[in-house]
Amino acid sequence: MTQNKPELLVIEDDKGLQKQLKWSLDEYHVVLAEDKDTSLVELRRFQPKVITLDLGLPPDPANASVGLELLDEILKLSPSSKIIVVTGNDQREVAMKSVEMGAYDYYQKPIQPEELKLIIKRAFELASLEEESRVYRRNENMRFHGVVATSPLMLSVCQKIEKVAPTDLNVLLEGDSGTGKEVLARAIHSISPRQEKPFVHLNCAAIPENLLETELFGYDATGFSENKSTSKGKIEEANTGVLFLDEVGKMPMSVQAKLMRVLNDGVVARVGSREEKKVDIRVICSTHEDLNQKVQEGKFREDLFYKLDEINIKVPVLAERDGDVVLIARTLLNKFNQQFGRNIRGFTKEAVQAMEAYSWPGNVRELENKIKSAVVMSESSQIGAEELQIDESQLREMPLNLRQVREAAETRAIQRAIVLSDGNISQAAKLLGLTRPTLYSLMDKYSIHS
Ligand SMILES: Nc1ncnc2c1ncn2[C@@H]1O[C@H](COP(=O)(O)OP(=O)(O)OP(=O)(O)O)[C@@H](O)[C@H]1O
Repeated sequence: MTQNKPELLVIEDDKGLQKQLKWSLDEYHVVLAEDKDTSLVELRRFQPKVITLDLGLPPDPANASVGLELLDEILKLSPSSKIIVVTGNDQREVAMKSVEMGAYDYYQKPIQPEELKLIIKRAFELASLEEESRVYRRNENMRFHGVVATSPLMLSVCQKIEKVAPTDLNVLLEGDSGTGKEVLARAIHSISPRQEKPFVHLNCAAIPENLLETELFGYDATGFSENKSTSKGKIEEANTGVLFLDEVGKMPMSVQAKLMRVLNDGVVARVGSREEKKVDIRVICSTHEDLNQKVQEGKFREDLFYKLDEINIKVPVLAERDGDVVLIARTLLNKFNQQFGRNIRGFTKEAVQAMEAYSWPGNVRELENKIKSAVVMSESSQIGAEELQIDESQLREMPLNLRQVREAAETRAIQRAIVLSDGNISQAAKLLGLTRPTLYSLMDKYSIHS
């Protein structure tokens, strides 16, 4: 099967040498080209990791000028390919020049197949190492300050965050539980001018109503009680930084009124004290409820709602984020492999299909739990569908409109191919059985970014 062999582009004008090379390099899928034009066509088609380039090319094989011109073009078109220049044994200067231009190595004729094979093998190893580090960097880019995302929906959330982070506006993050609101709040903090200042988190739903007030504003019992204790509240702790109020919809009306004063006047008074301290905080809130609705029902102060909702960001559920499930799953797999000292290499095809078809009612938190448990429990080198314990009754229904079905399927397949080939469009096109231009036009049509 030639497809599984690494592709090697051999640019050679001499028919005898072509035969010899093809025969001796049989562990590679050798693609032959004998002049400049064919070489450029094959280069665009295969983007081979390694190329051998005999500089003696037509129309003037005795002279290296066409070969050097081609070398220059290849370096521009495919800078990551490793080029081994082949020269006559009296052309050392030309060989040195080509290395100076950017060729990986040179080899002087007559060709000794075993020696050349060794150089080619080393070139492939280096190309793979460099590719791994590029993939790593690309994955890092998809990790926007802790937010792993590739779907158009989440990328637009990340863009919004990049825009609002440098301002001092308050932000309200709305979205279902486990969609990553806290991760986004931390991302805002980490790229805002307050990044070196505190990020203080308070979950309004996790604290009994009567304690929330002291938790937030602190208390000072020195004036009226035997117990002379005092305590800083979260607002003072967050001074000069960011206060993240999780589940803000659960805040009682009395506490809402006090918070409104802090935000309007920039001062806080501890419970039990009249002394006011100046504070400067940026507030980021999150909620899974419809706060606007709560305002209509009189359960949330309208003035506070507008104060907190200076910027509104809706966080989509995981099931709507095409391409994110598999990407986040792979990131989590790496994380848990490290955490639990495992070495699981990936997911089976069935596992990927199951993850994509599942509706993820618990969003990223549920995905995280499933991957964690699969990493701990798995006995094999890949995680299978059954190890993810996906509830089959929660598989999503397909729409009946054929155009919708086709477009959704195409979008998913393209996003999946891009994720599986780590953003390499040529590879993704190959996986999909498309040409690169066709893939690009489909990506345009569905607004998919690599
Ligand atoms: N895009 C993401 N990339 C990587 N991890 C994520 C992402 N989104 C969420 N997570 C992880 O999923 C878990 C849940 O996220 P988070 O706590 O931010 O959700 P939430 O919307 O604030 O949930 P809740 O409303 O229940 O508090 C966390 O462990 C978080 O690290």
